[in-house]
Amino acid sequence: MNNSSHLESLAETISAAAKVISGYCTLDESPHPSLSPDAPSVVLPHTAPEYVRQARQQLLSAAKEALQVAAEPCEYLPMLAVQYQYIACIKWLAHFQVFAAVPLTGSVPYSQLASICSVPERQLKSVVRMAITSGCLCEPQPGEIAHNPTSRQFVTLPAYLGWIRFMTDFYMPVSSQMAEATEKWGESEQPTETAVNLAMNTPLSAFTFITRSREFNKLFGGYMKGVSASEGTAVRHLIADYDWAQLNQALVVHIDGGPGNVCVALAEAFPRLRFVVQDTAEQTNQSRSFLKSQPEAIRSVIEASVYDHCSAQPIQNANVYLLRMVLHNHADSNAIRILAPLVQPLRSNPDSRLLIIDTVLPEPGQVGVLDDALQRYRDLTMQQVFNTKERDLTEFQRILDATSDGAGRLAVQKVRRSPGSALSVIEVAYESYANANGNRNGNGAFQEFGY
Ligand SMILES: C[S@@+](CC[C@H](N)C(=O)[O-])C[C@H]1O[C@@H](n2cnc3c(N)ncnc32)[C@H](O)[C@@H]1O
Repeated sequence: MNNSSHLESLAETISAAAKVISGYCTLDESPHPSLSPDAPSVVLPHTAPEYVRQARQQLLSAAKEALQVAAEPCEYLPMLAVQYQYIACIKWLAHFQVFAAVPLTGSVPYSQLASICSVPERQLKSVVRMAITSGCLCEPQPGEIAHNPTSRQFVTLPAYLGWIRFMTDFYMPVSSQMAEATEKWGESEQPTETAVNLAMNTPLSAFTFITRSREFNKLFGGYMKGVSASEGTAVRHLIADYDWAQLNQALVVHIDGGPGNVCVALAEAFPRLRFVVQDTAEQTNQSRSFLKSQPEAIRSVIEASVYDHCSAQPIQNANVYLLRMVLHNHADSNAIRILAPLVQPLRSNPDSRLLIIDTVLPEPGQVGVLDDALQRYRDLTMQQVFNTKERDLTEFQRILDATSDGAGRLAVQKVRRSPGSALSVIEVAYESYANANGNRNGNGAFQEFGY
């Protein structure tokens, strides 16, 4: 395929997807997507049908790729420079509380905004006009600044400000030390030999460094709240990506599941399920207080208990074991130690399942470029901060295989990911070698949906 036809095919994808989205908005009598001040806070509600949400994902990736195909090679670096300036601008705007000073409705002149925020008007204008080109804030008439849906979220969901601070004050300096860390420590899996050690000038692991630093601990708390509020890790994807309804009165064990918010969401959606949230002693205390604040119907079906994830699993008869956003925190050797205690319960109950909910890195070309980039940024972050990684399916199957008890193994049955979710649900069961029909490489038994 030559480049011109590829560009045309990308443009056709964009056009077809835009028609699907517009058609849905017209039928639903909801506003069409826009960045204007009065646009709603979401482009599509999460109740929109899956094919419409998929069309939006296709449009985003095709538009990004079209931009790359149409750009001259010599435009690559200036376009890259735009990206780091965007981050610098968002940091500046958050630092001087500009988002909070712009009225939620209507607009404010630059001069007035500069005086409220005590910043030089010329600098404010440069920063805001650059941020506008990223899709954040708008200038409905020359000289007047107003919120749009993107900037408004930094006021209505203040947790996102924590995310901005943690990104600019921690992740940015850390990522800029990636080459130096590789130079110094190569392929180390040690948590104390990372870009964090160089960027923050500390001998501690990132986890200990953040916990001991008053400033970063506070920022990290804000960042985590922002991440939990974001679409990519919303618990509703876990509800959609597994057939919970068929479980009826089943027992679900959430390993490393504190404070219990995931089980609360599942209990609200499926009142007949029962849950145990396992975590460290300290986190379990916090989980118990969190659960006390829940209505009786919810707290009566969820129990919190202390469990070290590498020791023998005390609950052998659960129908589902959940490991959500856990394995990516651990290098292979530790991840295998966390999986090993699940072999016995899954072997003794062939219907029971382990659900691993984590990023699954796509094969090159398997998903659109935007989706691909969003998954790979998570992988790089894990490497730079913890010397761990996100895994592709072959890597997941490799650590599952390493727990084999000789008679069988933990094998991937299915993988599912809703449009917009950053996390896949990998369904795992014990498969005896005698019944495995020769499918011992783990690559034929599953299907991946979504984007
Ligand atoms: C990234 S969080 C997991 C997120 C959570 N599963 C969810 O779905 O939102 C990691 C969790 O692992 C717990 N943890 C850390 N070390 C542990 C251990 N040795 N045994 C059990 N839990 C542990 C932490 O207390 C924390 O709650």
